Amino acid sequence: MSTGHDSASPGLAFRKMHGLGNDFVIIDARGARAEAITPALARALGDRHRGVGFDQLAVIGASGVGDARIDFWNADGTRAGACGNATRCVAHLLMSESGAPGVTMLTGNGQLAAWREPDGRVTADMGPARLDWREIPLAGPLDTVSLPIEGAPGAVSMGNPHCVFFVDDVAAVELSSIGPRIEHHALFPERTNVEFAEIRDRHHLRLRVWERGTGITQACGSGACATVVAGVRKGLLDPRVTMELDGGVLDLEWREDGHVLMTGPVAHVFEGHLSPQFLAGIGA
Ligand SMILES: N[C@H](CCC[C@H](N)C(=O)O)C(=O)O
Repeated sequence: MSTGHDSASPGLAFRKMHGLGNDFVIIDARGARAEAITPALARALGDRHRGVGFDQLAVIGASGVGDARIDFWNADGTRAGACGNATRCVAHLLMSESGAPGVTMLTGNGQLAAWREPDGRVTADMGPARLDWREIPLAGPLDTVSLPIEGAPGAVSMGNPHCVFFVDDVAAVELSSIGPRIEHHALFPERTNVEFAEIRDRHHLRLRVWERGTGITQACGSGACATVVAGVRKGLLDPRVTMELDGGVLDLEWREDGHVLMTGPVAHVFEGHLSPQFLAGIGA
C-alpha cells in the first residue's frame, strides 16, 4: 500500500514540551517565513484529536536582538503576548543548542533573560509586571489592586492580561463556569487569563488557572507571576513565594526593580513532523 509522499517529504518539524503539564508545540521558524504560521495552523495543531494538541504554540523566530524571538499562540488561534512556561522550555532548547548557561529572547513583554539552575530547573526573568489600567488593558481608569468585580480581584499584565482572585478554598472554585465568564468580562477589552489563589502563608499558595484562548491548564507561568504581584500589592504575600499548581511547583520572586523571576522544571517529550497531508488540509 502506498503511504503517499510522507516518507519522501517529511513535512514541518516540531517539538512537544511541557512545563508542569502546561504543554506546548514548539516550531523553529528561524529559517522560515513567519507568515507560514497562521491562526488556522495554530487551531489545527492545537486540536487534541486531529492535530498534536497543546495549551500554547511557541514559534521561535530569528531576531536582531538577543538569541531569538518567540511568538505565542493559543489553542483557539489567537495570539498571546507572554507565556512563562513556554519561555522556559524554549530557553532550555536554545541553551542546549548553544551550550551557553543563559539566553535572551525577544517576546511581547520585551527582551527576557533565562538561565539554567544548578539543579536543572530553568529560571526566566519574565520582565516587569505592568500595573497601569491601560497596560492590562482595562475598559476604564480603575485601581488595578482591586477591581469592582465580586471577590475584588487584582489585575496585572506580564505582557498578557491576568485577573487574580484570592479565595478561601481553591478546590471549590468551578473553574469551567467562572473562568470563561471572567475571561469575557466587559472590564477586559482583550479578554483575560483568570487565576484563583488560596494562600497557605505569606510564602506559599495553591493556584488554579483558566487561560484565555485555551481553558483550564495544569499550570500557567505568567499567571503565577501575576499572582505573586497581585498578592504583594494586596498585602497578602511576601515577594518570594512557592506556588503549587495542578501540574507541579514554581518558585517566584517579584524583585525590587519590578521584574518577576520564575523557576521551575521543563520536559522535552518528543519530536515529529507534520505530514504534508495534515498541512494540506488546513484552511485559511
Ligand atoms: N501558559 C502560559 C500563559 C498563556 C497565556 C495565554 N493564554 C494568553 O492568552 O495570554 C504561561 O505559562 O505563562
